[in-house]
Amino acid sequence: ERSTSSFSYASYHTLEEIYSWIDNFVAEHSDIVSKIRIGHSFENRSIVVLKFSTGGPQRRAIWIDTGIHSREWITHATGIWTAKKIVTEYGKDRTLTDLLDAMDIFMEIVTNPDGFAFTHSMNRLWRKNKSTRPGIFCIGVDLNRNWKSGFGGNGSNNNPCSETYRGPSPQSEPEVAAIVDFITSHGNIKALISIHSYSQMLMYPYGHSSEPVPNQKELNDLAKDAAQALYEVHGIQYIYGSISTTLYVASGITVDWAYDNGIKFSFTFELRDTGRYGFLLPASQIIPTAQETWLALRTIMEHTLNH
Ligand SMILES: CS(=N)(=N)C[C@@H](Cc1ccccc1)C(=O)O
Ligand SMILES: [Zn+2]
Repeated sequence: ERSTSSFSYASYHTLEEIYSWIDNFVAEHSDIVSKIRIGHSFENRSIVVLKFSTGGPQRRAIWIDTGIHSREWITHATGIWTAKKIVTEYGKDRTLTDLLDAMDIFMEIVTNPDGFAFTHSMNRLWRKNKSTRPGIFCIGVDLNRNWKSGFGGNGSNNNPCSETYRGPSPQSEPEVAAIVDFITSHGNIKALISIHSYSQMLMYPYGHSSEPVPNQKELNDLAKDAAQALYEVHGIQYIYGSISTTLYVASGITVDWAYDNGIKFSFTFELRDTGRYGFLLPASQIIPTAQETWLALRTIMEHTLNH
């Protein structure tokens, strides 16, 4: 259909429905939103990014990605709701308006389109992308282990059949290379937020080592404030801290690469829940999850604007 007015933000959607929503959404908000194709997936699906901008070229910007792990459906749904929230709040919410009057926001909703399509067609719990290589008899690379920073370290696996298979080399996967190329050439990204599910955690680098980052205190205080803002909406408790000390060691991850490439405000979310439904979070929790996550995102974005 030609309009987003019939789109249910309280439901999960297929890849085609999301791509169609993106086109309608951009058409309906062309004054502030545009669509950028940053590359293509292994199975040749377009990789697209929403750009929210009210002004000139190459402004300082914030990057948000959802769906890098395809089974984490709550993250795409939260991304869609958040995109709508941004255009709704511009001109109303003081913080968001100040932010967009000075910075841009880039949002990649379907970061792993091949895997996402597969969760609808064949395997709801598919995590990786769908790449194949001669002589390798298992499919897919974990796109959250394929980044250059710490690549090949503990907390990633060299076995192609593993769910945390790192791939043959850093950025070997087109889905990762597209983001690296975009962020590197943009050159003015000041914050990166990579959204996963589930566990209810808000974390920051490093994942590949327990060594604290230089601005660890600042990131910890910001994570604390963001988790508190989230809690005040529906009483959902998040734990926060560095990835390696709060969760486990993981190498070749998005936020470590971002941090090591100068993006000093890099965070990763693990959205609802803590395991009752896990990846199969009921659609009834989409809007409550997105509402509370928005307060945390806005806290991080506000800090980025002012520091
Ligand atoms: C359940 S899960 N796969 N989202 C957990 C996710 C944790 C993590 C997120 C960001 C950086 C490092 C580690 C992962 O292992 O990739
Ligand atoms: Zn994940």
